[in-house]
Amino acid sequence: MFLEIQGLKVSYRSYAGTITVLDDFYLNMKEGETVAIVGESGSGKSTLGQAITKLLPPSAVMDGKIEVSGIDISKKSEDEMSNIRGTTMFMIFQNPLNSLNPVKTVGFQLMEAISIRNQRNGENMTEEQMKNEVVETMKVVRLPDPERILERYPHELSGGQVQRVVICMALLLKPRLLIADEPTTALDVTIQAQVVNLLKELNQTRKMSIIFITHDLSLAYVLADRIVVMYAGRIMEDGPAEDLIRKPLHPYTEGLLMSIPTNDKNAGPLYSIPGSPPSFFSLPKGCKFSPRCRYVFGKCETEEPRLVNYGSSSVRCWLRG
Ligand SMILES: Nc1ncnc2c1ncn2[C@@H]1O[C@H](COP(=O)(O)OP(=O)(O)OP(=O)(O)O)[C@@H](O)[C@H]1O
Repeated sequence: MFLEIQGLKVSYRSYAGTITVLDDFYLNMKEGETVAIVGESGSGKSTLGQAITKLLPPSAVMDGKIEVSGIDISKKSEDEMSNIRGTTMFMIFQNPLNSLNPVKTVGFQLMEAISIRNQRNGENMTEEQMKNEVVETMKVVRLPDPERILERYPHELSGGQVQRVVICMALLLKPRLLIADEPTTALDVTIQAQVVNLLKELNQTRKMSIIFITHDLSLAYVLADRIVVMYAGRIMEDGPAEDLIRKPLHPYTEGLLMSIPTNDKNAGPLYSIPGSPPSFFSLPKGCKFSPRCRYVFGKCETEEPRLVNYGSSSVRCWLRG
């Protein structure tokens, strides 16, 4: 397996107490696979990305095993991790400006990315060859007028341009795993579609494995081979994208699907899942989704179901045994 996560648990300590925002999390990913992690705000998606890249804040306590390409990241020092982060994996943050240095020009940072790759792979490129590749890659991500953008500082670019610069950086580094945390939230809809198509292309042409973190189930479906639906820090359902959309196994997935607007004029009012996600300070006792579930029955409120295999999917729901 290319990425193996077993029994991952992450808690944050604060003056108000400790909250466990990821619990009993398992994920196996093959090289070249695209997995979307879907969930509402606060379900623990970004925490997962930060745990994989070992970028959790000091207040976080992590337990469980994460192996990327056979490397157990818990055993790696910060120096080793910063090397792994630029090579084996790369994370695009929710705010792409966080991935760039505000006091260095875009050109400097993209040239730095390609020289890191050169060093890693023992490539012997001249300055001119590197510059040409940077400019070509900027065209791939459809950044207009590369020469002008190379001289700019990140804050001088639009949100869409910053996001493309970060994706361009990922392309130049050629990591084996790209973790993209809501990379399209700050973008308008047409640009969103372009970025998603670009990621799809990268996955297909460069065999780059992608973890795509989003709250948008439709975007997840467009991009991913597999979708993992999270709720209150737990996996509720994990399955092939097509199966999960056509035949959802978990009532939460079903609710998310029913909440997507359709263009059917005869459709009734748009459904929304009643209630709101629980606070991590007072999680319900049994199934964490039970207070909002339309199929809830006795056991759901007292005992938390385990994630069990169900055909080629897995699901955490008493309805599925
Ligand atoms: N550094 C931190 N200290 C304490 N609590 C935190 C910290 N970072 C995140 N949390 C809490 O952990 C929970 C999960 O947050 P996380 O950002 O992983 O969720 P998310 O699904 O990515 O949400 P969003 O889509 O809004 O970013 C939230 O309740 C959040 O308030």
